[in-house]
Amino acid sequence: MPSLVLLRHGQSVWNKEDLFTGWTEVDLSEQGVDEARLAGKRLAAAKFGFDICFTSVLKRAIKTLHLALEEMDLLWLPEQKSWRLNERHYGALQGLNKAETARKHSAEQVRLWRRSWDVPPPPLDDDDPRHPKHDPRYAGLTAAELPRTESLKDTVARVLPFWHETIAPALRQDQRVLIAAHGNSLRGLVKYLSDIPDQDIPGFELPTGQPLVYELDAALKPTKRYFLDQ
Ligand SMILES: O=C(O)[C@@H](CO)OP(=O)(O)O
Repeated sequence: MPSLVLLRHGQSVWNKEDLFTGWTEVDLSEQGVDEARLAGKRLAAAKFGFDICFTSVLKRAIKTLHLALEEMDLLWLPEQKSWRLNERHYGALQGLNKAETARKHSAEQVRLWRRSWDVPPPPLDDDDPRHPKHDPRYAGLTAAELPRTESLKDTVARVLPFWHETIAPALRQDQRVLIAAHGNSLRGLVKYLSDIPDQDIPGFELPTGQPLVYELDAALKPTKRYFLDQ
């Protein structure tokens, strides 16, 4: 049966400082490094094997993947990076403190920006230096693909083509898949795989560094989903 494990990166420096991160390139904190290593140890202890890995183009996810693979002695595995697995783009909120933003705009407004299905945060201006068009790693994207902000719904819309075109075919070939990515890109994937209704997705949280295991049937429908937490 196809086997899939989703791993949110370990705590980042900006998670620790409670800053909106999105597509900002930030490193793992010391705790994040430990969480990533522990995830690999748990997967190894539970005898998980993998044939192929996928990650984003952001170093907190890439490093998490590598630290976990190192613990499993699987650093040699093939891996593919895609911007489509990036964190949800947080628009003009990127770099702001979450608690301060709630004080300024109300807790309810921030809850909507953070967890609603289809309310995007305020967009970046076109000439904002944080706009992804300035970053060479996104040079191959069309203007329409470059986000200035994203709701969770927008995030799912750009994750799913990569799922359908690249990850699902690997699973259908019986490859055991590990995806190291981000809180919201993975929440979006979980919503799709587990068919979680729009109104229920705000209640689903993915802790940092905790592997989420999917057992899938031949049609890639989930038969079981659980966190590997010991
Ligand atoms: O800041 C972010 O990019 C994300 C993930 O850390 O935050 P949140 O959980 O608030 O969506």
